[in-house]
This record gives sequence, structure tokens and C-alpha cells, in this order.
Amino acid sequence: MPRPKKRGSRKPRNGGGGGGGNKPSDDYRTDLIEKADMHNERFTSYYKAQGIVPEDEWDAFLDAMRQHLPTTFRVAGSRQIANTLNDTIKNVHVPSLSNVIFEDQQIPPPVQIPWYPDGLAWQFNVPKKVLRKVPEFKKFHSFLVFETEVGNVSRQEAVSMLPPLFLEVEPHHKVMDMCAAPGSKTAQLLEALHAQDSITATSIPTGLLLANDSDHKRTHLLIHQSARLPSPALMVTNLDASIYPIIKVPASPSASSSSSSSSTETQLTQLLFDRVLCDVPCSGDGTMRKNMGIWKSWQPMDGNGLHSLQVRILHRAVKLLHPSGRIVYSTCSLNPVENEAVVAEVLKLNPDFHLVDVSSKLPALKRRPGMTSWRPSVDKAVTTSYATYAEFLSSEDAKEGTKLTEGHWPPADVDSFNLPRCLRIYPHLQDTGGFFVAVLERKPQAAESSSVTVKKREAEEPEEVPETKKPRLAGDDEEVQLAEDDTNMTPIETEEKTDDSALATKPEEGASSVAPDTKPARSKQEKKAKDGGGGNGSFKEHPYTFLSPDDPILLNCMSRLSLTSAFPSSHVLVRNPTGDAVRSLYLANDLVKSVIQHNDFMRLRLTAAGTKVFSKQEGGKDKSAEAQFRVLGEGLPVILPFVDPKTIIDGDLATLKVLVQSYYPLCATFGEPFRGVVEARPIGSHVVRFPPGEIDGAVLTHEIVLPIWKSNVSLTLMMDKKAKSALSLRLFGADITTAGRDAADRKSAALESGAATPKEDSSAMEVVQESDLLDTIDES
Ligand SMILES: C[S@@+](CC[C@H](N)C(=O)[O-])C[C@H]1O[C@@H](n2cnc3c(N)ncnc32)[C@H](O)[C@@H]1O
Repeated sequence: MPRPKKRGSRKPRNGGGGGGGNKPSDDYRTDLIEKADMHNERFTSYYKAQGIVPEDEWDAFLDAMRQHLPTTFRVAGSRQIANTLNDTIKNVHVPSLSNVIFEDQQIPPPVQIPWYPDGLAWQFNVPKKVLRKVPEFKKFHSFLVFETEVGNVSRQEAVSMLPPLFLEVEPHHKVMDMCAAPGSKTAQLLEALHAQDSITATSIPTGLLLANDSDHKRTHLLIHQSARLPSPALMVTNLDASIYPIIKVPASPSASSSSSSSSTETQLTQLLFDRVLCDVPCSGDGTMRKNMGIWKSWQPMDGNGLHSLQVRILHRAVKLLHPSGRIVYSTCSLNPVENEAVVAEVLKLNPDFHLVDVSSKLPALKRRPGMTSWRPSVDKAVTTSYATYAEFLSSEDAKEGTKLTEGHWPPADVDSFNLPRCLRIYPHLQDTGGFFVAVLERKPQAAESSSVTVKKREAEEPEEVPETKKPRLAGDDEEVQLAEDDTNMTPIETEEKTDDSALATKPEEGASSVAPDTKPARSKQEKKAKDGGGGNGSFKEHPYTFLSPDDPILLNCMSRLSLTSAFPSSHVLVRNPTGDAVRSLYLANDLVKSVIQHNDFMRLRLTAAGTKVFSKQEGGKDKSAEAQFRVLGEGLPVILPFVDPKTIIDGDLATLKVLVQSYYPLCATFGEPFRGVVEARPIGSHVVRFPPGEIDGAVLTHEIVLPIWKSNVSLTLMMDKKAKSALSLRLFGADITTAGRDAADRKSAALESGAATPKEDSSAMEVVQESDLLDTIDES
């Protein structure tokens, strides 16, 4: 008698199980598992059977997997400020951290990651208590936390920095990040799109970054993360990537940004992407060095259950790609079933694609070739005895309901796929997590003939996504249980009760043998995943409305801020049900505008578009066209190229110090000529330029431009509290802001009275004390 049908395995650890939030769950607290418990017989026997590393490297591999993962970060590469900051790290922090002894141990200073371009990525490995107790490290830690907060530094696991590097994004590219949350790679892609930003001004790239995630809550985390690099070229959607719909844009670029164009009068075509990142949900066993709970729970079926979803996401990427485009597929799993098997399956479905040889890229990166032989485990007991799917099918195990497909095994003609061109990164190679990357493009001749087809198709209406394939929403309808940390999803056993009716297409068993144009099948496990978004039943976001360039509020805002006629006023949008300029104004580039105008925002589940640049001043009572809008700190770099230079006020470092020190310094406190100039200005939003300078040992190494608000008699520096503290720390070596001083006072009062350090975080400085760079959100 057959055994009861085996239920689905586990949710993807890395981004598959619904979840946002940003705190580690106790299960995955790295300090709650002893080294002695870092064993898993199934893991050992499975990976030994696969031969993922040579026998004589096995101990080194396993030993590295048990070591604490170093902390790594990038200095945000798109900004000219990156080099200045990198110099600060090199010339100020590293020397001060070079001779630290803690509990009789020499603590090594941060070092540059050798393979990262321009030396902009760093790593260090110190216990948390060193960061908290050693003054030099504490200072460095505060510096990093603040710079992270303002977007100049991105805490990201080293291997997670790889996929965007292999994607080679340029500012004109149309880029799709299919599984983007929480957004560390999105940030990196945005930086590449903004490579032409100057030290004070953001460029408006002609390209586009469409960041998508099927988990609604996680898309908000993604929006929060990407707000650090405000971009008029960013859109965020909340869909199931495996059935991502076609996006329509005008066939002729000249029609794309015209305010009068609409889908009824304009010929539309499918938007094809130049670059697609598929950083898919995976079992995440390459992250065991930080998600140590995986040691306890790992089992071989995790990867088996994800294979089909991974194939379908990558296959969809192929369909969305421009003929000359490039796809990067990545996972933080070591399992060939989630890696090479997925790539081989998609190459089989798309014979015009091939793996790109990237062996000469990032030469200092130690890597191993992709595998050409593996054996999936057909059960939890790690039975890996079947060399082929056919062998498995004729076995007892197959009859007992195990959901495996031919695609789980290496294809018969495995050599034709060049799988060794994939990259495998193992922990013992260069002290990182485990990772997998594959770079796919169309074969050169296929790309050419495909280009011709695309040109022809430009005259036609784009193919619509059939109704039945419209994404079905899961994340919103179900109660999404947040894992405490994005990086640390708690694996949850899944049930298989999902209604299949709205899901694509074929039964799982046939997945490996589907014809090239057929969608790969969907596993039951993935159907259940709460993040398998789609449908728009409970989509509650507001629509996007572009203001008319004659909108009186917009005109008033432009004249008050002295914006020149070059300002793209036809690209300003609002988000509210009435489409009026009520509170916030956003700026989008041509492509973002075009996508919004020609696609239903509900169908795309469009969650964010463009970047917020103006906001109504809080407390303003004027509800008429005279309402006062101010330029936002984060919006200023985008607006700056359009501000009439004559109206920018000149300040100096002494002026900046006063503005940083108090919330509302009186105009009378400033020295001349600044005082005279601001006193003559009307109430409202103004822009001040601070050239490089020096006072009392504080050095401003490069020009900065900041927004201020002038009231009757006082000024306010319009910067987020944390950003202000970051600036203070960078310029004056201490947090001299009101919030910083208050926090320091409270802390010393608490210390004097013998009470614990205040827990409630009411100031920016306390944020630094309480937050920990080691806990910063990052998902590789
Ligand atoms: C490995 S994580 C992505 C990490 C992200 N690229 C980063 O660097 O921060 C995988 C993501 O895929 C999302 N996801 C899972 N299934 C999906 C699907 N069918 N379509 C789109 N996103 C999906 C998860 O919500 C998760 O955020």
C-alpha cells in the first residue's frame, strides 16, 4: 500500500516565506547556537554525494561554514562623494583602528574587499562587544550607521554585491529586478543607473529600474531602502515574477512622454528590458554563517520544492528581455537543483540563449565552476541513488508521490549547456557566504534575428496577458506572518490547499519536457507561498496622476523655488484619489511616465514610481494656490539642476555649524553677509550652497547644497534628524545636533544615577547606540 502522500516541503528561507520586518528572530540569532550544534548529517551526506567541493577541501569548507560571517559594506558607488568617504575610511578610520587590543587580542582593522571595483567595498570581523566597548570601533560603527542611514554606505553581504556587478547596468538601461525585496541589490542597480550623478546633483537617467517583489509588505521595505537614493527612474511593483505581465509603451519614443498620448491613439509595443536580475527565492543554505538556525532545519527537499518556481521566474525573465539584453540569475543556495538545474532547464526551454563566459570579470574573485553532475535527493533521508529521472521513475520512490521532475536531474546533453560557466562561491575561498551566479544572454545570431522580430512587432499591439494567467494575490489576502528578520525567514512547513484555478499552467510532472513556448509548471509548494502575489483584489495603493504643467499649485511652487523653464513640469505626479496637488509632488523620468500612462496601475500593482521632491510645509494653513511647498532634503539633488543659480544663497562652514547645532536659529545669530541675504528673503523654502572650507579643525572637503526653510525670524535646516547627525559626525567629529546633545545628556544622567541607558529611542544619537550595523537589513 502506498504511503500517504508526502506534503510539500519548506518555504524558501531566503525570501520565499512572506515576511518583512527587520529584526532577527530568536531562531536565527547567531548567538543562540553553539558551534557544537553546527552539524547536520543530512547536509553533509547530501553535499558530499554531490561532490560540491573536492574531498580534501571538505573540512575547510565545513569549518568556514561554521565561522562568524564578517561584516561587509559598500561605499555607495554612484556618487562622487563615494571617493571622499572612501578616503575618510582609508585615511582616518583605518589608521585609528589599526592598533586596537581588546581582552589581550589584537583586533584587525577593516580591509578592502579585493575583487570589488575601485576598492569601494570593505569587510571587518569584530565581536559585537568590541563595536560597543572599544571607543575607536564605536566611533567607526556610529559613522557607518549614520552613513548607511543617509545612503552613502550600504551594508550588504559581500557575495550579494556580485549579481549587480555581473549585470553591468548603464544609465540608459531598462532594468528589471524581479525579486527585489528587501532591496540591497536594487540599491546597487540604482547606483549604476545613476552613475552620472555629481557630488551635489542627481542625474535623471534615461533608463528605468523596475523593482518587483510578490510580497506586499516586503515591497514597502524595498521602497524604504531605495529612498536612500532618490530616483525619478524607479518603479516598484508587487507581482508574481513568474507571471509578470507585459508592460506597454509607445512604439515611437517621441510619443512616450507627450502629455497628450494615450493608449487609444498611440501605437503600443512591449517594453523589453536590457537587464534583468533574477535573485530568486531559495533555500538559502549559503547563508548558514549568519542564519545559523539553518544548521538545525536543513533538509534536501527544500531545494526540490523551489526548483519549479525558480525555473518559471527565470523563464519569464527570458520573455521580458530585449534581444541584446542580459540576465543574471543568482541564489544564496549551494544546491545544484536550485542552481545549475534551473539554468539548464531554462536553456533547454530557450535554445537561443546561452551562458556567458564571465571568467575574466572580477579577476580577484575566487570562484568555482558550475557543476555538470548532481543527483537530487528523492526524500528527506537523502536518497541520492538515482542517476537519471528515468531510473527514478521506475523506482518505488517515484510511486510514492515524490514531486520531482526531469528538470531536477542534469540534462542528458549536459555538456551542451556550458554549465561550468556558472559561478559557485564557497565560504572557504575568501571568507564569504555561499553563492551562485549565472549570466545569460541570447546567442549572438539569435539576438540579431530577434532584433528584427522586435522591430516588426513594434508596429503591432502588444500581446495581452490572458485573463487566466493574471497574477493571483496571495500576500494581501492572507495574514502575512512576518519573520523577524528578512534575512532570516523561519522555515514553516507548508500545506497544499491552495486553489489552483488561477495558477499557470501544467502539472508539475511534465515540467521538464514542456515545449519551448510553454510555461514551466508550478509546484504546489510555491502556490501556497504567501509571497506568490498577483491579482489585485486588495490592492490599496492610490493611483498616479500627472499634474498639468499649468497647474496653478505647481506653477506657484516652481516660481517660489525659482525653478528654470528646463524643469520637467510635465513629469510631476501626485498620488491621491483626486489627483490634486494636495501634499506631496513626485518627479518621474520619461520612461516611468510612459509606463504609468499606458498601463493600468492596478494590473501592475504599482506601489511606487518616481521620487518625492516637494512637500507641503507642515502646519501651513493656506489651502489655496498660494500653499507653500518646500523642497525636500532628499529631493533637492534631483531639483538642483533646475534651480536658478542666482537664487542659491552662499553659506560657509560657520553658518552650517549654527544650522546643524539648533533646530530654529534666529536669522540674527548668523554673521554677514549670510544674515543680510536671508533676512531679505521671503518666508519659504530656499537653497544654500556651502563651499569647501575649514573652521576649528572641522573640514568640509567638498561642496554641499542643502535646503532651508525661512520663517519670520528664524531658519531651519530641512534635513532628516539622522541625516543631520550624520553630517555633524562627518564634519565635526561629534553629533552636535540638539537631538545628539540631548541623547548624550540623558545617557550621562542615566549613568550617574546608575540606571540603565535609556531604551526609548527619541534621538538620532540613541539610534546609533541601540542599532547595530551587524543587524542591518541585508538579504543575499
Ligand atoms: C532572495 S530574496 C531577494 C533579495 C533581494 N534581491 C535583495 O538583494 O535584497 C527573494 C525575494 O523573492 C520574493 N519572491 C518570492 N517569490 C516570488 C515570486 N513568485 N515573484 C516575485 N518575488 C518573489 C521574496 O518575497 C523575496 O523578497
